[in-house]
Amino acid sequence: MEGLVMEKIDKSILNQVIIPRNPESYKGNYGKVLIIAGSNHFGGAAILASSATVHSGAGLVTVATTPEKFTAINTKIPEAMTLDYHNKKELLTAILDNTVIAIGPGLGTSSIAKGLVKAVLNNTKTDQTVILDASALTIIAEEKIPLQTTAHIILTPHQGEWQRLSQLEIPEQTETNNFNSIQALNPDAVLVLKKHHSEIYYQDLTFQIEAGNAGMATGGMGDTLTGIMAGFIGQFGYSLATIQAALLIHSTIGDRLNQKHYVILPSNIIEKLPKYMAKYSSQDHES
Ligand SMILES: NC(=O)C1=CN([C@@H]2O[C@H](COP(=O)(O)OP(=O)(O)OC[C@H]3O[C@@H](n4cnc5c(N)ncnc54)[C@H](O)[C@@H]3O)[C@@H](O)[C@H]2O)[C@@H](O)CC1
Ligand SMILES: Nc1ncnc2c1ncn2[C@@H]1O[C@H](COP(=O)(O)OP(=O)(O)O)[C@@H](O)[C@H]1O
Ligand SMILES: [Mg+2]
Repeated sequence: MEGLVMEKIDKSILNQVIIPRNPESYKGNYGKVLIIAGSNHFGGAAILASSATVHSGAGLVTVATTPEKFTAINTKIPEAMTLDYHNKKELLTAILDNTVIAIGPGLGTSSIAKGLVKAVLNNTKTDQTVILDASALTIIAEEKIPLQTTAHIILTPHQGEWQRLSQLEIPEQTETNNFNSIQALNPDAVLVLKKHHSEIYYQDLTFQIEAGNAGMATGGMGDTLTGIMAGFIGQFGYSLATIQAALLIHSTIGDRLNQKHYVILPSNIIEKLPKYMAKYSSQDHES
C-alpha cells in the first residue's frame, strides 16, 4: 500500500495509559488473564509470561500448562493459578471465563498444542482479547489455521515467525508488504512485529518504537512481552494505546537496564515493572 507513514511512539503514551488506581477497586477490576503456555521442554516460557502478567498488574492470572510444570510455576510465581491443559472441560471453562487469553510461549507444536490453538480460536468472542505468540504462530502458519475468532487478535511474531506466517523473507518484510500480509490474514488483527525497533500494524496505521537494544536478545524476552501485553490489556482494556504502552515499557526498561548491564535477563525486566509503572502513573514523572 502506498503512503503509509510509520509514526514513532512517544513516551507520553505510558503516562496516558498507566493511570493511578481507584482506591475503591479490587482484583476483579484489573482483568482475568489466561496464559496457555509451556511444555516439557519449555517450562521457563510459561513462568516468564505469567510472571510478567502478574508483575504488570493483572488482577487474576491462570496458567494452563502441563502438570509436570505446576510445582515450578507455583514456586516461582505463587500468585498465578494453574490448570492442566489436557483437561478439555476445565480448559474450555477457563477460555470462556477470562477476558484476555495469551497462547504460545513454550507450547511446542505437538498435536495437543495444535488442539489448544484451535480451542482458543473457536471459543473466544467479541469482548475478549487473544494474544498469539511463539509456538501458536508456528502452528497457525503450518496448519494454515484461519484467524476466525471475533475476539480482538494480537499477533506478536519475531521476524522468523512472521516469515512463516506471511511467507515474506526477512529482507522483504517492508512496511508495505507487512501491511498487506496482515490485512490478508485478518484485517482486524493487530501485528506487533518484534525486532530491533519493533513495529505495530493496527488497522491502516503503522507505528514504531525507538527503544530496545541488543542486550535484550535473550531467550524468554518475547515471552515476557507477551505477559506484559496480557497484563496491560487485562488491566487497562484493549486499545491501540494499551498495545503501544505494553510494547514501549518492555523496551524502555530494557534500555534503562542496558545503561549498566551488557546483557538483560527477562526476569530483570519483570522485577522492574511495578516500579516503572508507579513512575509513569504519577503526574510529575520524569521520562
Ligand atoms: N525458557 C524457555 O522456556 C524458552 C522457550 N522458548 C520457546 O521456544 C519455542 C521456539 O521459539 P524460538 O523463537 O526459540 O524458535 P523458532 O524456531 O520459532 O524461531 C527461531 C527461528 O527463527 C529465525 N529468526 C529469524 N529472525 C529471528 C528473530 N528476530 N528472532 C528470533 N528468531 C529469528 C531463527 O533463525 C530460527 O530459524 C517457543 O515456544 C518459545 O516460546 C523461547 O521463548 C526461549 C526461552
Ligand atoms: N537487537 C535488539 N534490539 C531491540 N530489541 C531486541 C533485540 N533483540 C531482541 N529484542 C527484543 O527481544 C524480544 C525477543 O522476542 P522473541 O524472539 O520472541 O524471544 P523469546 O521467544 O525467546 O521469548 C522482542 O521483544 C525483541 O524486540
Ligand atoms: Mg518468542
